[in-house]
Amino acid sequence: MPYLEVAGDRLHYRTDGDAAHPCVVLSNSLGTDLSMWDAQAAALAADHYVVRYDARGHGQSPAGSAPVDLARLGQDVIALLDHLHIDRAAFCGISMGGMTGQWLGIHAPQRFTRLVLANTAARIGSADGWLTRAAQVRQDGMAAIADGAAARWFTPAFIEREPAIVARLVDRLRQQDAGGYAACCEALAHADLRADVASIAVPCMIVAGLSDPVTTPADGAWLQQQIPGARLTTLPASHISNIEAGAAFSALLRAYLE
Ligand SMILES: O=C(O)CC1=CCC(=O)O1
Repeated sequence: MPYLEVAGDRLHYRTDGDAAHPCVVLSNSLGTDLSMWDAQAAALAADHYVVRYDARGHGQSPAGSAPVDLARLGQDVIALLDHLHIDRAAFCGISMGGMTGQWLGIHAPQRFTRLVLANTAARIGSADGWLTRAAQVRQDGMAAIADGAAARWFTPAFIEREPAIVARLVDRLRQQDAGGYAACCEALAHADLRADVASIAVPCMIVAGLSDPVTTPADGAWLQQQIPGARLTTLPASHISNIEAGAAFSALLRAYLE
């Protein structure tokens, strides 16, 4: 699996498909890793160069020693594009990955052809909530929050229907490095793009999960109203909609990238 060095740290990534095809970068949510995109990578790789990476502090990408902020998460994507000699790409990020996408649309619009901002918001949760969660995992490890994850990520119906898929994601969360997870909670505590998203001039599709309790359909609608020309699509899913409504998500993404 390839890595690149960025800001003195290691970023783990994976590519699928032919580098001659249009590139799409996929960015994971808090507590997951690049494997969350397996279905979308499989659906896109015949005619796209699919680049996915473990967000800093996740999977095989360590958080590094410096505090993590949204700018660092965004600059990691630019470093990855530079490393792969890709001038412009489409970007699809979910939740924290969707916030990274907003940052990129604000600060590096020339590098992106389209943004797909899934299950995200310009401000997710509250600073207090994120700092409490960071302190909890730093003190007690990932087990302290892993048990509650499924209910934040999926609808009860999906949890009942697909226990193996849910268990795999929650197991990965349990194995996640607590320091890396906490560093990204701290980044989210300070991330607030509400005053800036109206400046995004990259074509955008916002995807909201109709049953998402974390980044609600109202959050998605607000983003759509703020970002000029953005379109909003909803899926019958909770927060991790690319897994809960995987086929519909992949079809949407394919259609939007055409
Ligand atoms: O709290 C969660 O696990 C859901 C979530 C919030 C931001 C993110 O990326 O995932």
